[in-house]
This record gives sequence, C-alpha cells and structure tokens, in this order.
Amino acid sequence: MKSKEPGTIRQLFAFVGESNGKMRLSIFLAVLGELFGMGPFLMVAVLADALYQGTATPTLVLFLCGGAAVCQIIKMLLTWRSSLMSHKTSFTILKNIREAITDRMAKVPMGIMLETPTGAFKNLIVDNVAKLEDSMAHFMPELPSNIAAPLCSILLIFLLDWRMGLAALVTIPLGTLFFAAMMRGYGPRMENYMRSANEMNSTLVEYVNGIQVIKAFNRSAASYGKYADSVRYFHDSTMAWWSQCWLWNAAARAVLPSTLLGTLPVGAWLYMEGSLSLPVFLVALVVPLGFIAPLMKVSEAMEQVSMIKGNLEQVTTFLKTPELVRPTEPAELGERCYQFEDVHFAYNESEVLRGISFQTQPGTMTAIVGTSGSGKSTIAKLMAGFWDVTSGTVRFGGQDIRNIPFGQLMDEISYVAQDNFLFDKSIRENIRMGIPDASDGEVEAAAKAANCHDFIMQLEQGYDTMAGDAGDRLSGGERQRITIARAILKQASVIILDEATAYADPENEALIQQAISKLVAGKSLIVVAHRLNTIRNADQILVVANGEIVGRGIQKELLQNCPLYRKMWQDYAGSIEGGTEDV
Ligand SMILES: Nc1ncnc2c1ncn2[C@@H]1O[C@H](COP(=O)(O)OP(=O)(O)OP(=O)(O)O)[C@@H](O)[C@H]1O
Repeated sequence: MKSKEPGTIRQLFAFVGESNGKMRLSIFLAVLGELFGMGPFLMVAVLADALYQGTATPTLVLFLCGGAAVCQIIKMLLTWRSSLMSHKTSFTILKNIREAITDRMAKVPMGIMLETPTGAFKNLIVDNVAKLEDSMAHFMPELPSNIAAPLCSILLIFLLDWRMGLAALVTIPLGTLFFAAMMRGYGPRMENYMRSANEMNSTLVEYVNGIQVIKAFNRSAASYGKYADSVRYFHDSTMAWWSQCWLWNAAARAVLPSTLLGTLPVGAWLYMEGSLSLPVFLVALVVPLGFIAPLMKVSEAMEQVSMIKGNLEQVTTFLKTPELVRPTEPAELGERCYQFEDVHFAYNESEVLRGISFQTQPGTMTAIVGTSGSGKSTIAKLMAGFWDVTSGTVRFGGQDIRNIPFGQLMDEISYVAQDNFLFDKSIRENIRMGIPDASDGEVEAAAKAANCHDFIMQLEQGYDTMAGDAGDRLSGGERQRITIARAILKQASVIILDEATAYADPENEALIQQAISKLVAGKSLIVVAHRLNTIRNADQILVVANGEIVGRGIQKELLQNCPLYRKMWQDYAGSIEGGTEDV
C-alpha cells in the first residue's frame, strides 16, 4: 500500500548508515551558518540607526564593520564544513545504495539477471545513483539552511517593525500558488520521464549490440523501430512535462523576488506618515532581497525531492525483488544426480512446465529434446538453480535444491550456455575462472582437452590475448570451446549443456563434440539438444512438448513408441539430406 511507504527523505536516510551523525551535523552547521549570515544585516540596521540618530562613533563603526566581517567569515567556514560533510555523506549513501543493489543482484533468481537487459542494470547502478549524488549533496544541508535564512530575515524585520514584516511577505502567497501549479502532477511526470529515459538507454544498448545485423541488412538507425520509438517517446514525454512547467516556473520566479512590491509602497507611506524611521525603512527594503535566493533554492529543492523520489523508486523496486532463499551451511549430498518430482513452473502467470518428473543417474547422459519453446532450457535453468519451482521439488544429491547453498551447487555443476560469454580479460584468465587458483599448466591442459590450444597459440599474444581484442577473430565455435575448457578445468560432477552446438558449423561441431566427450568423461551430463545426432547414444532421452514430458527412453525405444520423437528424427534425417542439419 502506497500510504505505508516511508517518505523519500526517510528512505534516503535508511542508506546513510554509519554517516547518520555526520549528515545531521552537516545540516546543523549549515543552519548555524545561515544564522551567522544574518549578522551583517543586523550590523547594517544598527549602524544606519546610529547614523540617523547621530550617535555613531568611529569605535562603533569599526566594531560593527568588524562584527559583520567576522559573522561572514564564520558563515563561510560553517558552510564549507557543512558542504564537505554533506558531499562525503552523499558518497557514503551512494556507496551503500550501490552495495545494496549488487548484494541484491547476487541473491535474486539468476534468471532475472540473465533476462534483464544490460542497459537496465547500467541505468540502475550507474545513472540513477549518479543522479542521486548531485541532488543529495546540495539538497540535504541546503534545504534546512535555505528555509532558515528567510525565516531569520523575516524574524529580523518583524522585530524591527511588524508592518514591514507583513509587507515583505506579500509576494509569497502568489509565488507559492504559481509554484504549486508547476508542481501539479510533477511526481507521475517525473516517473514517466525516468521510465522513458531508462527505456531509451536499454534500447540503445540493444541497438549497439545488434548493430551487426542492422548493418548487414543495410538498415538505418531509424529503421530499428524500437529504438526510434523509444527516442520519440522520450522526446514527447519530456516536452509535454516541460511545457506544462515552464509557464508556472517563469511566473513563480518573476513574482517571488519582487518583495519591493510590498515593502516600497508600504514603507514609503508609513515613513511619510511619521510612524516608521528611515533606517528601519531602508533595512526592511534591503533585507528581504537577501532571502529571495534561498527561497528560490527551496523551490528548486522541491523539484529535487521529486527527482530523488523517482530515482530512489527504481532502486527500491529492484531491492524488493524477492530473493532466492538459500541456507548458508553446506548441505550433505548423496549421489550426484537429479530428481524432478511433479515440477510445475511459471515465469509470470502462464505455466511453462507441467508435472515434470524424471531422474538422472550418476555418470550417465540425459538428453532433453523437444519442439521449440516447449520448456527444455527452463528445465536446465531449474537444474542450475537459476529459478525456484512454482510447485513440486527439484532434488540434487537427494536434497531439495532450495536447501543447498547456491555456492555449493555451483561448485558441483558446470552450466555451459549457448551464448558463451567471455569476460574482457586474457583468454588464460577466462579459462581460469573455472578454478581461480589453477596453475598455467592446468589452464593449458584444459585448453588442449577442449581443442582450443592450437587456435589460441596462433593469436598474437597467445593465452595472454585479451578476449575482447580477440573477440572478432574468434568464431562462435572457438568461443564455445573456451567456455568448455573453463568447464573442464572446473572438474564439476555434473555438466549441463544448453544447446551447446546449436550454431556450430560441421567442422567446429566435431571439435566441440570431442571437447565435450573429454569434459564429460566419468561425469553426469545433461544436454539440451537441437541436433539429434549428438544425443543418439544418450542413456535417457526426455521428449518435451508444451511443458510436459511426452516420451522417455533410449533412442531405439523412442523411435518405436514416441510419435513426436519419430517425427523429429525423420525431419532431422530429411534436413541432412536436404543439406541442412537443424531440427
Ligand atoms: N524469462 C522468461 N519470461 C517469460 N517467459 C519465458 C522466459 N523464458 C522463457 N519463457 C517462455 O517459456 C517457454 C519455454 O521456454 P524455453 O526457453 O524453456 O523453451 P525451449 O524448449 O528451450 O525453446 P527453444 O528450443 O526454442 O530454445 C517459452 O514459451 C518461452 O517463451
């Protein structure tokens, strides 16, 4: 419920952590600085009065001027300390927010991480948080001090003459009204602005990633409809927002500073009437001019609150993503095999797996085949613990997978996905990720087993070539073999291959198959397969259609009693004759 959500400032303070005291002190110093900032005005009032009364002496003038200078210096020092502390605190808040996000990233279902566009995470961690810094560092200490400064000025004028105090306030109701008109619907508009900015950034990242395809088809940026739409939407929503604000903003900024509209006629009338002295008249004219700037800053601070709110909302929404709850103590594992017991799974509303039950045996190969979109990869992702089941149980080593710490499960399995990701580190370090403390010899042995040693040695710097630099020169199959070398080095007891050979050419496929056979020697292998020839010798083949297992057994059995498998095999055989191999 929205009303139970803590306010923006409270939410921010939740991230202040160890710097809570510093932030409060910085606010206190800023307010104190403003109080000292009133000193010179007070001195001017006293001096003007003394001059007018004819009681001014050189000592008094010197004392008042010195006092004004000291007040100004103290104000400067206090503001400087306050600003320093608030910036430091802001960076602590940003650090805490970023840590909270990255901590959450490690705990949310891995599937969410894999399926969220990279651009969205970049927005969240870099852009959103950076925007917060600027708003926070100034907003936190300046808001109280910017409120304190006008209040002190007003108090001073009221003390000198309450009628002039009222006259100085005359523009505030009208200015506030204009300001309120500007802020109408600000929150939702801001949210819309940020959503459209995020969407534009995400599609931009997607566009850059897909630039090869766009060029290959000789298309312009505008032809990439999603990107063009998101830019247009960002432009339209920003313009709609600002055109609503501009008029009221200009009106508020024009009216608020015009305190002379009240003080000049009222003061002149009271002075001529003889009930107001000239020094008080002059002070009442000048002092309000000093509180206009802080008041304008208060109005800007209101905008900043909305900005902070919008940015914080993105952060808190992600922080509320339910995490995968796993124990911290290692679980006792039996034989390293999987048991699916009546597993149902839905990504959102619609179920993609229904009543899946099967068991794998240690040291054997289980293949999962089926029509496109039937749920094969989802089964593999549940095995890797990327998502939790909706109902039913996935067991590994006899334990419910939810009772196994994520790190322990990851030590047991190697998950080789289709989009074989290489970090922008040296190829050696990419392979070493399998076991961070592996020696160079072990890394090279794994690379040899995965049939990558030869092509790595042909690269300019061999194993020390950066994967990013080599990226263009590595074929999909070569990249695949590097990830297999990584998995070989890891020595996990279970290997999960998700469509590992889907896009390899025949020569690469043979090399990949050799690499895989070394990878899986003596291990349990689960393979999500598109090419039926790679799994014809599997110990168990599961045929999936529409989220259900419609056939299971070895190839020979399935060819006899599973019509879908028979058809897939016939299609596959036909495609080979027809010159392509995809099923
Ligand atoms: N993150 C997701 N959110 C929502 N739906 C998803 C998600 N991932 C997959 N799906 C849907 O779940 C269903 C099963 O997908 P899955 O990738 O497991 O099928 P698959 O058999 O491996 O398909 P393919 O062989 O084409 O890769 C599909 O309808 C797919 O659109």
